[in-house]
Amino acid sequence: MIMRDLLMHLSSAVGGLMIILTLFQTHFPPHLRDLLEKYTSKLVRLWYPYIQITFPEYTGERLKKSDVYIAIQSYLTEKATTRAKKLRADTLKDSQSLILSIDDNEEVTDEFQGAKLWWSSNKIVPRSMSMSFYPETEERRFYRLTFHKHHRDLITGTYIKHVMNEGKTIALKNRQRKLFTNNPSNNWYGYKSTKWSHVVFEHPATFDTLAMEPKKKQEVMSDLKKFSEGKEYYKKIGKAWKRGYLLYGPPGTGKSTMIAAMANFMNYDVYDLELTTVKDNSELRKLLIDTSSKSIIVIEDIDCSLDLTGQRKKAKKKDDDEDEKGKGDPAKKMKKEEETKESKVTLSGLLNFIDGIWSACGGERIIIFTTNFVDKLDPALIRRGRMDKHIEMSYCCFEAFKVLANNYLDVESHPLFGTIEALLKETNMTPADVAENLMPKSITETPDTCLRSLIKALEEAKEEAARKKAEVVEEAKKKAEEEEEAKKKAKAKDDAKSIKEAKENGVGAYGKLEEEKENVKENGVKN
Ligand SMILES: Nc1ncnc2c1ncn2[C@@H]1O[C@H](COP(=O)(O)OP(=O)(O)OP(=O)(O)O)[C@@H](O)[C@H]1O
Repeated sequence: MIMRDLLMHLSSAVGGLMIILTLFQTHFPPHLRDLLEKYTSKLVRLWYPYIQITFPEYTGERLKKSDVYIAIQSYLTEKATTRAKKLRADTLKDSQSLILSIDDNEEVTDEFQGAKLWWSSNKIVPRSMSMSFYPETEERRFYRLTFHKHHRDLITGTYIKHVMNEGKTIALKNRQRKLFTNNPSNNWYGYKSTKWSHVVFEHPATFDTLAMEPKKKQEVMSDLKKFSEGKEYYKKIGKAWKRGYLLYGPPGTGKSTMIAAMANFMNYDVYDLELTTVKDNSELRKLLIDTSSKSIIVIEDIDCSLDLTGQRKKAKKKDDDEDEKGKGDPAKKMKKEEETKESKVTLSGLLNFIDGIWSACGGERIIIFTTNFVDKLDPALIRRGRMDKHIEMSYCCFEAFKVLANNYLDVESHPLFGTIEALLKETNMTPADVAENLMPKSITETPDTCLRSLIKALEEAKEEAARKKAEVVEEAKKKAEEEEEAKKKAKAKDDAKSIKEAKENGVGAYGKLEEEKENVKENGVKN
């Protein structure tokens, strides 16, 4: 009975409230309504112990999605998946996976250092819909964070920073990584101009599939990890957060594969810089400044890209000569200026960039040079500090072979491994060649046949190497004999020449002796 009365009172109260609300909405002028709402919320705030922060989806002119909103969206993805009842499925720009976020008017709770917080997703639909080419931008979405006023300092000081960092890390992990290549400078201007073109980076190489001596591999991985966690350290020592690697070794030893494995390990984009298409140092500077943080900048085959080794010295020598010869000659001066304009990227340009501007633009960046001929490079380019770590990619060792056998044949051990180990010690074969021999060529091939074909290839390579070595020895012997012969001939020639000279000059012991002989012959007496 009491319950029924209560319900009746409640329903009549709600009914009355509805009528008041309708009257209020229809008969009150909008400015009075806004005023009333303002004072009501002021009144509520007097006893309401919670603080709210809103994070709108768009900033400024609503052209750019707010980075903060994106970070929160990523941060809330995990919480939404496990806790929210209404979810929204979306793909973020550059993301490789589906993002699940909390749906409109849905709320999820979070906890941080003992404080409880509530996140809700909301949207405002404008009262009057205006005509627009972009109707979706009419809705204004925002996240709202609610927390008790006791936690004001904790939330505004630490928690929001934590959400941003976590969100950015999640977004970076989920993003679709890119492989950039530089465009020639005539593509840099005009409509849709870009310095770099990109494709999705989807190289499958990882450190697990990279064939390399395990200790060396571990060393590289630890170095990269230390670098990625070194933001504060680099700041403390006053150095730009960058690291240079030089990968060197014969073709087919896995330099490019290593770069892909590094990019996957670090979750970085890759900028493949083709130096031969870069007109000059100033273009190089513009290109490199246009790279983003968390990226690897690669210059492959640096020795072939440019005459980096000699250009600096040659240029200097040429400058000196020109200065000497053409002092004050306007024609020469003009020619020189023209040449300078046409000149390509120089070693000093590259060095200046590595040491100077790049350091100033900060950010988490790795630069990698690769070369097949490390001895050809100018020491200035690869000195420590510029190229912090030199990694030799060498011929296939047994440990590296085991990785390849596992990758290509799913074989971890086999009776033929012993033979292969012995042959690898005696032969230089690149991982690329080993991999090629291990790859089954038809469905009838088994691991056993593949391993046998590798053994055959190794034996052939060993014979070939022995033949080449014998040829080299023979060649060296022949050369030594020829040199000996040439020396002997030269000596005999020198001797004959000295005798002739002595005779002509009539001086010296020989001359005197010959004179005496003549006297004896003529006078029959010795002087
Ligand atoms: N160390 C390795 N681990 C795994 N696979 C490798 C390795 N080295 C070579 N390969 C295989 O050989 C192919 C060629 O190797 P890669 O291009 O990485 O060699 P490289 O040293 O960069 O050669 P180049 O100097 O000619 O550019 C790769 O696609 C890969 O399949």
